[in-house]
Amino acid sequence: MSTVNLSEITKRFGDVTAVKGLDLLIKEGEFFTFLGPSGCGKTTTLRMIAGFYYPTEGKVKFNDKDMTRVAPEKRNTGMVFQNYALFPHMTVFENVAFGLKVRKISKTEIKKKVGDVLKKVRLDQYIGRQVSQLSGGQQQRVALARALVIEPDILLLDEPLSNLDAKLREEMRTEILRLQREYGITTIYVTHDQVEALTMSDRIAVFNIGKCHQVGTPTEIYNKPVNDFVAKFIGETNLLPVSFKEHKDTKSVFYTPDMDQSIFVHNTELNIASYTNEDKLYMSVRPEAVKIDTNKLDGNNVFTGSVSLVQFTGEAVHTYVKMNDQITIKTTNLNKGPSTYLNEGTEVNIQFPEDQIRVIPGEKG
Ligand SMILES: Nc1ncnc2c1ncn2[C@@H]1O[C@H](COP(=O)(O)OP(=O)(O)OP(=O)(O)O)[C@@H](O)[C@H]1O
Repeated sequence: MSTVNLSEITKRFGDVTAVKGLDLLIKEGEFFTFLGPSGCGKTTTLRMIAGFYYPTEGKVKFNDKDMTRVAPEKRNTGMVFQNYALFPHMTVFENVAFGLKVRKISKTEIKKKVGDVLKKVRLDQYIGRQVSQLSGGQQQRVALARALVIEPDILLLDEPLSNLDAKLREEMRTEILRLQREYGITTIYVTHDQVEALTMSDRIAVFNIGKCHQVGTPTEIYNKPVNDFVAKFIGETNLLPVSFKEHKDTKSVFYTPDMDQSIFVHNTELNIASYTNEDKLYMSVRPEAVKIDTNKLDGNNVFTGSVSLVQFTGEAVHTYVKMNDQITIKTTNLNKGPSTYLNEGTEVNIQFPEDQIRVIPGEKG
């Protein structure tokens, strides 16, 4: 097991800066996820940890050991690739044994280690099968077994589930987590899928355009996004530009030009003094936090609109409420049966609860 410490990492490919000034400390035994849209620098960062790329600037350390320019085979990391990178015409045994043969381990020991790891990934009965004759999920398990068999200090997973269908993806999420907990291995997982990141990780780093915007536990990232990019990328949110008006006891008042209304926010954590008029500010309120009712609602932040769309997903019902020509607010409620569904065109009241609004700055380049 090992910690991974990245300090002031920058990676340039010619004119393209793939990663800019990245600092990260990944703890021993942690399941840590790099999350972000395509091209944001997740894979480049993972490859610098694996040693396939060297950083242009900055340091990579495992525990206290400087690994910045150490060759990949000398790092003791196990990597699982998006396309598995297996040898299709070799058997499961041969694929998993490959890394051990390179390390010149005795035949008896190889047999034992491969047998053990295949039991762990529940593939022992397929040991002699050619990889090309396995399903996608089984191939993914072979790739995992091959990474784990060398007993790596760090497990690196690059979008390992993106080629699987939705049901199998969910199954493999649980499987990967089970193995990670059993081995207690420091794991870095790359994905652009927020549900995967939220359900699997101890902590998540959210990337955009070569920069890491926030590091935190899934609940911190979801409940307290640091800016508009993180709020939009993780889950769904209603985001409206606002400007600061005044403080009132434990409340702050903002103004939203899009709705031409004042918005009361309870105990905003935003340090207003550090923002100028040029800085963009937004109020973010999650759809599940918005109250919706055909009856009158008491308190601040109550607005009227009309239902423009109802989407049924099985467990939840999303009701979109048109406030004016520019603004539609999304609300989400658990499915409480057909009598609670609203018809399009119904006049409703919605409320943004004061303690569920987060005022956040716009992303800075
Ligand atoms: N070998 C390379 N040569 C030149 N540019 C590269 C190279 N590898 C990555 N880049 C560029 O660096 C940026 C970050 O790429 P990276 O693959 O790290 O992103 P990513 O977040 O992993 O995206 P994806 O999810 O699509 O794999 C992109 O603009 C990409 O085009």
